[in-house]
Amino acid sequence: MNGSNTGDNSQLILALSKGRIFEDTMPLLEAAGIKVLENPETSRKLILATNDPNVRVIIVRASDVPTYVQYGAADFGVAGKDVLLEHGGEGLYQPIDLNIASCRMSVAVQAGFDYEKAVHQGARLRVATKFVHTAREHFAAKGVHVDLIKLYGSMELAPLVGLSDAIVDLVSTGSTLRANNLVEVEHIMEISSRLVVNQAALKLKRERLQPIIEAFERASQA
Ligand SMILES: Nc1ncnc2c1ncn2[C@@H]1O[C@H](COP(=O)(O)OP(=O)(O)OP(=O)(O)O)[C@@H](O)[C@H]1O
Ligand SMILES: O=P(O)(O)OC[C@H]1O[C@H](OP(=O)(O)OP(=O)(O)O)[C@H](O)[C@@H]1O
Repeated sequence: MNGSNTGDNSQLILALSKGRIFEDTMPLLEAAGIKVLENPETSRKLILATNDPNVRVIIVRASDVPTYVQYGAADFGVAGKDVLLEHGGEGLYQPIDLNIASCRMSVAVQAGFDYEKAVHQGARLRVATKFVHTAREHFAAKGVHVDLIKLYGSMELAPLVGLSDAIVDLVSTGSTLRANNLVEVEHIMEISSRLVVNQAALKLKRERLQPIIEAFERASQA
């Protein structure tokens, strides 16, 4: 199904995750004249009203945002490039980079681990990550053989307890790596969050969506 959530073309649903994406999206929504009336950090509600009776925000896991938008359960959403690369982007129109939740995706190892030697030796490198698709592509492009170990969080722990030789994870200040005696050995790509729009909704609800997309674009470039 690639339809939209309702037959009523005036109703819009925006999918956001709690935390940095919700917080960083609020000023963009306000630039479009939309104010969320509840705080997801204090409310247990998953559907939040806004000052516009035709716009509601749903709160989902960061990695689930593309799925809700792909199937039309949400008309649009905000998701990190990391999440979109893992999802594949099917059924999603990605009109703008919002320049929020910026960080980088990197390879890191325990301090003292000779990464260059390990990758040149040709032995299989054990890599723990949540981002298996991106990691597979990165190492394949370098011709490095890897055993990928899928994790859902706390990747930094994996090399410390011998689960992996390396991790592929997101880095911003570097303090999580430092706190766990890890060092960045390769920079894979810069990451930021994108606006994603359901392709069918873009056609059926263009009149409602277009001004919001334009306001987001102006505010994210300001
Ligand atoms: N330290 C960071 N600094 C800036 N942006 C980050 C950082 N860590 C992650 N991000 C970006 O913010 C997005 C949302 O991260 P968040 O921590 O809210 O979700 P998550 O816990 O990674 O996801 P999930 O709940 O699905 O496991 C990520 O997909 C990424 O694009
Ligand atoms: O370089 P730093 O500034 O330390 O940021 C990097 C950390 O940020 C992210 O975790 P997050 O804070 O989102 O925690 P979570 O994965 O538990 O959600 C990421 O997975 C790293 O662990």
